[in-house]
Amino acid sequence: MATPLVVSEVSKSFIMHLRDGIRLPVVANVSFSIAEAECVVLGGPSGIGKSSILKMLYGNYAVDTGQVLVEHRGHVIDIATADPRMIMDVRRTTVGYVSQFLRTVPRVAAIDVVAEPLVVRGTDVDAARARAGELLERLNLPRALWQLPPATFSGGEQQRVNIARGFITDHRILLLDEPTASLDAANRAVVVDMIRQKKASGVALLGIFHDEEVREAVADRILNVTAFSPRKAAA
Ligand SMILES: Nc1ncnc2c1ncn2[C@@H]1O[C@H](COP(=O)(O)OP(=O)(O)OP(=O)(O)O)[C@@H](O)[C@H]1O
Repeated sequence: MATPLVVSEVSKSFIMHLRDGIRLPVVANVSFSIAEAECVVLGGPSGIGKSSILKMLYGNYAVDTGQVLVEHRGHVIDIATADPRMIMDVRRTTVGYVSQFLRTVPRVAAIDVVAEPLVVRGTDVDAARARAGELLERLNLPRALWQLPPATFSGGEQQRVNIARGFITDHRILLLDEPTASLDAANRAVVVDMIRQKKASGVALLGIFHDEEVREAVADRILNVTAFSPRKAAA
């Protein structure tokens, strides 16, 4: 499969079990693909289903119908039907995800939070820390914070640790859920550069960016999720 990510006819409803099983259709017939070295941005108003699409692609939300095809270790895998162990393996090597918030681990230093994805993949700890340091430096995280656990960091500092952790690996597909939401202009510009660098190395990126400047700077294509809204189709 030459295209790293193909989404075909994906539909999703939420069933509200505590509300008499009310069914809330969120998206229907979502179809698109992302090429190597392409950055696609999901657009459309709040609540239209952008995050839900990203979460389905990462295997966090179940897919009701349709396929999410990724090339993983030379095989085409359908995330929609893959078993949890396969999804974990896909996350380790093929599909990365950078969310808006860092899930802090108690007592682990920021530098090790960033280095961990490389260590898990077998990189030597010192080499992984060195790479983590380069990223934290680039993202202007003060050195004095590197050895501290990020639990007490500011929102923007935590977000930069999170970005460094998400960008340290070489996943072929990277999902970005508002990674720049709490950053100042200088650090947003760093992240834009980092995204461009990923693109240049062939990574396929799919992101949500509410900041218009960032969106314009990184997007090759904006996909308006309104087109996949069942509510709109019914209106
Ligand atoms: N786990 C869930 N359970 C029930 N409903 C949900 C769940 N997650 C999302 N929804 C609903 O699905 C719809 C789409 O939400 P989603 O977060 O995907 O939108 P969005 O386009 O990313 O919005 P925003 O731009 O405000 O972040 C919303 O109506 C939301 O309430």
